[in-house]
Amino acid sequence: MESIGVLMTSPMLSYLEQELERRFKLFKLWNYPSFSAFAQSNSPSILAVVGGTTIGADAQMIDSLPNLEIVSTFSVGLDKIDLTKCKQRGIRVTNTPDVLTDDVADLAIGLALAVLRRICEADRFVKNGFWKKASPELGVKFSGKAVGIIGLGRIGSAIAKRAIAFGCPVSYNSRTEKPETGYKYYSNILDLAANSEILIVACALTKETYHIVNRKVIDALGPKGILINIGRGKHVDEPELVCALTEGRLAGAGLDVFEDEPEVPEQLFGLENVVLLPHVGSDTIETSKEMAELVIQNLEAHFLNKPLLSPVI
Ligand SMILES: O=CC(=O)O
Repeated sequence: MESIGVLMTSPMLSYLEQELERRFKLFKLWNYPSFSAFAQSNSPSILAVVGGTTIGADAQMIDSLPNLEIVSTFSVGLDKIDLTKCKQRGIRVTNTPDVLTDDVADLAIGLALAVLRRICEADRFVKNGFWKKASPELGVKFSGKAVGIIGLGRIGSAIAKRAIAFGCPVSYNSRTEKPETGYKYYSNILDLAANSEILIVACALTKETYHIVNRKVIDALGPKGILINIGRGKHVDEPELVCALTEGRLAGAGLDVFEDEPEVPEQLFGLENVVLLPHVGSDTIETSKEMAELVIQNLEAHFLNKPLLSPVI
């Protein structure tokens, strides 16, 4: 397989880079001034693209790679891949589901706890020596709060399971009702928000879920509500969120993702009721390695004409 050209779109994990380098002819897009500069001399060699959450495989990339056979993304999210184009061209697509579910669900709960119990603020309080002179602010209880989940797929369900363990009543909105779960279903996102104290975004980013959390949803969640986003930044109308947080129309937010990563609205930096993370939902040593293995095994299976491990297309 050493002669098969694989294009990695951005630095993701050095283990993945090394393993791809050992098996394939690896091209690293970030070593070229632009995609067009790369494509000009290398496009016919590329049979596979390994994308991620920053750069996937858009229409321009796919169109420029005449021999592309497979896109294997180092992510569960598929929003950076032009799936329609891949289907039209007969290009296979794989992602990394399941292996990251626990980590992302853990982080959603971690963010809720961090916002409500003021964990980051309290940490700074101790480290800055304020404990000797003052008392920290009181936090807000998490156990028992009404948790609303947007998207009850693998990750949403794992969050629900964890929330139930904290004694939180769980309700959800998703494309279809899942009566077997026993959680309360709201077909209308505004009703879900109005009946939740903590609203967690855990759905896939599609045309339908773009800005699913808009001003109306934020207002329905209300001034005591907390928004947690471990999905994609584009699920939330970010300027509206910033506005609601600065005006006190929302009590707080825990955000792992942003509309224009790594750009984060600076108005959020000074807010103690907001916890900001650099898109690290699945970033644990264990899970990153499992994701890398899945990317590699999918590529190997494809080039050996074996069934793909986690096919999307
Ligand atoms: O955001 C992370 C992923 O899609 O895997």
